[in-house]
Amino acid sequence: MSKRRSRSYTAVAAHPGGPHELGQNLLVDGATIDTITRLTGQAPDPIVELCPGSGAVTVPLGEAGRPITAVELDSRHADRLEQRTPDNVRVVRDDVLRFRFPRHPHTLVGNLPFHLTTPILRRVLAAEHWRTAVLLVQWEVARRRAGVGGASMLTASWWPWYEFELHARVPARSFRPVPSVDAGLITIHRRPSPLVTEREAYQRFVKRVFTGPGRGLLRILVRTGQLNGAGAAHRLRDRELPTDALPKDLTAEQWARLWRLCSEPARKNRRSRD
Ligand SMILES: C[S@@+](CC[C@H](N)C(=O)[O-])C[C@H]1O[C@@H](n2cnc3c(N)ncnc32)[C@H](O)[C@@H]1O
Repeated sequence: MSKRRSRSYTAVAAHPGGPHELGQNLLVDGATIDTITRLTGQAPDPIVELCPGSGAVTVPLGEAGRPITAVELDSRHADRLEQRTPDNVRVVRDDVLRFRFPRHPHTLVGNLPFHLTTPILRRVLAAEHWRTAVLLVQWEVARRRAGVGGASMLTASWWPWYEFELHARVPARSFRPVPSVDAGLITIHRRPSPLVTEREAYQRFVKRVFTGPGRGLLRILVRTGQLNGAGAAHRLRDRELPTDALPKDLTAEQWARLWRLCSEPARKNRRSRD
């Protein structure tokens, strides 16, 4: 069946970079493709696939008949994808770093080009309408995002709004060409009720704590002026927060509790002014 070419977004005729510049490590492992398809299929929403390539994941996903928008920069891949997929798949020739995410609930899926993982994740986390994301990223990034062996600043900054889960390590041999590192499959679920309400202030706070001088939570908080030294250790222990932990070792709930503790004076001041 022939499909109409979708040019509703900026069309990219041909990308000057070759497969290497575009991070075109295509997935060839059937078991991983099945897992991605299953995880993506669990939510009922329409699907947005980032970086679909020539359709390793899009083709099996498309068989279920759900609407899929597939955003691919390389016009050769996009052409091929259009030929291989049914009408419920709309291929958009665009850069995922510029693509406007839909303003209705949707599920995200993508085997991301390794060199763009962090900028894509930053965009994804700041986008508002998706509910579940199923993403294949470098192994180290997957571990840090899911908080395994220590969470990154990016994860801590977004944890009150999202739950991150690591599903599997995907060996480099599952891709063609074979990349230099393994990948990891993660899911991100938007929390129905965020653990924190003040996003910008909370994220500034996380950055100050992560980049602050000293070792151990208590020292960092006091030296960066987030907590008054007198009785600070007591107040942390009162809320079951470990005084000697490193920022990377805190859980989502601990970050939320820490934020409440450190923002209490500002809140009280706000209330007394009102
Ligand atoms: C790692 S491959 C994944 C392909 C396919 N999903 C698979 O698993 O076989 C990454 C894909 O992203 C595309 N890509 C790279 N940069 C992009 C960008 N900025 N916007 C959209 N697609 C991009 C590449 O052309 C390539 O097809």
